[in-house]
Amino acid sequence: MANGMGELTVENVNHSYGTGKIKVPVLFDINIHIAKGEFVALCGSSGSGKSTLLNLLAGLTKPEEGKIFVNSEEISRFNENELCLFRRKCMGFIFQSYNLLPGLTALENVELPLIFAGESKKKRRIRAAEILEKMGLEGRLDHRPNELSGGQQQRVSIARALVNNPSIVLADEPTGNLDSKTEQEILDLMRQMNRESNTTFIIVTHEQEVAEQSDRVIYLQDGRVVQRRTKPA
Ligand SMILES: Nc1ncnc2c1ncn2[C@@H]1O[C@H](COP(=O)(O)OP(=O)(O)OP(=O)(O)O)[C@@H](O)[C@H]1O
Repeated sequence: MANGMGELTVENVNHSYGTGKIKVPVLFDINIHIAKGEFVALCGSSGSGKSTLLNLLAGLTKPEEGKIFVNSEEISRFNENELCLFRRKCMGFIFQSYNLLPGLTALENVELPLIFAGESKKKRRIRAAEILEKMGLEGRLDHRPNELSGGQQQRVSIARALVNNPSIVLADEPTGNLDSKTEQEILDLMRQMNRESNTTFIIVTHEQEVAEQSDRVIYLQDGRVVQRRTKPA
């Protein structure tokens, strides 16, 4: 299976936790293809396997059976080192609890992926400031996370996820901690970035609004994909 940049394919994946007699099967016969630039919501009730699937796509968990292709690579065959490099280069992550480093400013938090990528200090500063400005945070560059609202912290974390121009962004309940107005602002921002850069977004969410405004919803129920809704044109 040859994928292009920004594409993901899950092929015949089954996954269980544990071993031997206490094995808990969690995902069954998952087959999914996500095209470059798609904005996809991954939905389903609690315990249906969403986070497990997201972790598999991120290469944080290896599937017990089956293959996962991201860009043109079969990441399910990668070792830890290859996965780490691949994630840094090709993926951005957004979390419900923002996961910003509390001792660093907004600018420094966004610079982190560029430090790992070996960018010079000058280039890092310019690029991080530029993307934070795009997120509407031009006056907040030197603020630490505890000096920012939840919505502002999530903007910083979106900037951090996108600063390296990843081909794919994986988000786990990115609006779960936000009020509905801020949720819409964050959703608009993610969609704007998705359109502008054609970055693929895969978002685990319980929020109906996020699902409704996605290109496609993949529903999981008891570890199986039960329905794929494509929005009418
Ligand atoms: N590390 C683990 N070891 C054993 N079982 C696990 C582990 N992680 C998850 N599970 C089980 O796998 C199933 C799927 O969990 P998962 O977290 O993927 O669901 P989810 O749809 O993301 O749920 P939620 O919406 O509540 O976050 C659950 O039954 C859970 O108890």
